[in-house]
Amino acid sequence: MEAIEVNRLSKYYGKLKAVDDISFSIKKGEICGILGPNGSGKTTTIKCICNLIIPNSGEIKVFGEDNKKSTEYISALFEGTRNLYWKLTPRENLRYFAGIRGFGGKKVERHIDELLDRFNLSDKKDTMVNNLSRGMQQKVAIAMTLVCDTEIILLDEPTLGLDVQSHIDIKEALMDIVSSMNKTILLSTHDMNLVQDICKDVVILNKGKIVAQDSVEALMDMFRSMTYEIVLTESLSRDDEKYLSNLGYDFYFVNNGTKIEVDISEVNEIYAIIDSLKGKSIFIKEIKQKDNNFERIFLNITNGEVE
Ligand SMILES: Nc1ncnc2c1ncn2[C@@H]1O[C@H](COP(=O)(O)OP(=O)(O)OP(=O)(O)O)[C@@H](O)[C@H]1O
Repeated sequence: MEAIEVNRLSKYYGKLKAVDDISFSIKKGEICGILGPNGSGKTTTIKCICNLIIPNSGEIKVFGEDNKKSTEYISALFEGTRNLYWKLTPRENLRYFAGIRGFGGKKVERHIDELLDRFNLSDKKDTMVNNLSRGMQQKVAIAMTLVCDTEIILLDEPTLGLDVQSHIDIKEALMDIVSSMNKTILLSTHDMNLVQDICKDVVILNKGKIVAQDSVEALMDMFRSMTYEIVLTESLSRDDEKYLSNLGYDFYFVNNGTKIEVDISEVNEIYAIIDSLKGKSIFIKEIKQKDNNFERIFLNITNGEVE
């Protein structure tokens, strides 16, 4: 079942097409990344979905219903920790947030305790948020999107500006939510490692338009790197470099000529290259395929250099 369906959505600010005729959908229980360079329309899209912005055209459905009638299904986190009250404790923040959506009582108190425990915040539950570290504040802000137990969570840059440890903590907390709570999550981020680790699908925006939309796995496959690293036993001579350069491949000579990197389009080409090296008595110590990662794929797509 589709949890979110965005159909031909457009939002203009004056003449600027912040979101330009985009369509995508997310199935119940799935986590989808919405990615794109600065100003590509991610936040605007998320704000349209949770009805904070009225689009110029298009349609958004949440569990099959018009999103204006279905806001009770959605919790959202925008710009890090803005939804927090600094002079309240984590427990009071969560209680307040549940309260304004009409939830209260013993069941909610138990849920708050569970959430604080899940985010390793139990020993800080009565400390004013103002006195917590940035990572802890961020965790409270994410916990607030869970306290009403809505089916859909929209997270706009949940790891922005965090140090390495807080970043790991938040990533683990999100992975835990994904694996144990069966929520549908739309996550906007610039953090490609986070996307690679927790998202099933991604929508990539550029200048308000969708430039790629697929599963992370399919994109990784499509862009599987065909760059090989060949480590040599000795540095190449100038003559050898010249000879190799004339073979018609894209060679890069690195580490003072002791390593060659080459981009190939067919696996068979690597055998021809090995033969050519052998023919010149250039000996190979190690040969390996360079790792691909989602960051490189993202840059390829958003620069329009899709190979
Ligand atoms: N209230 C507004 N008034 C005018 N222009 C706006 C407004 N909000 C956003 N924009 C513009 O719309 C475009 C899309 O902005 P949006 O915040 O959706 O992008 P984003 O992908 O979330 O960017 P970032 O990664 O920097 O957060 C940008 O050019 C932005 O300047």
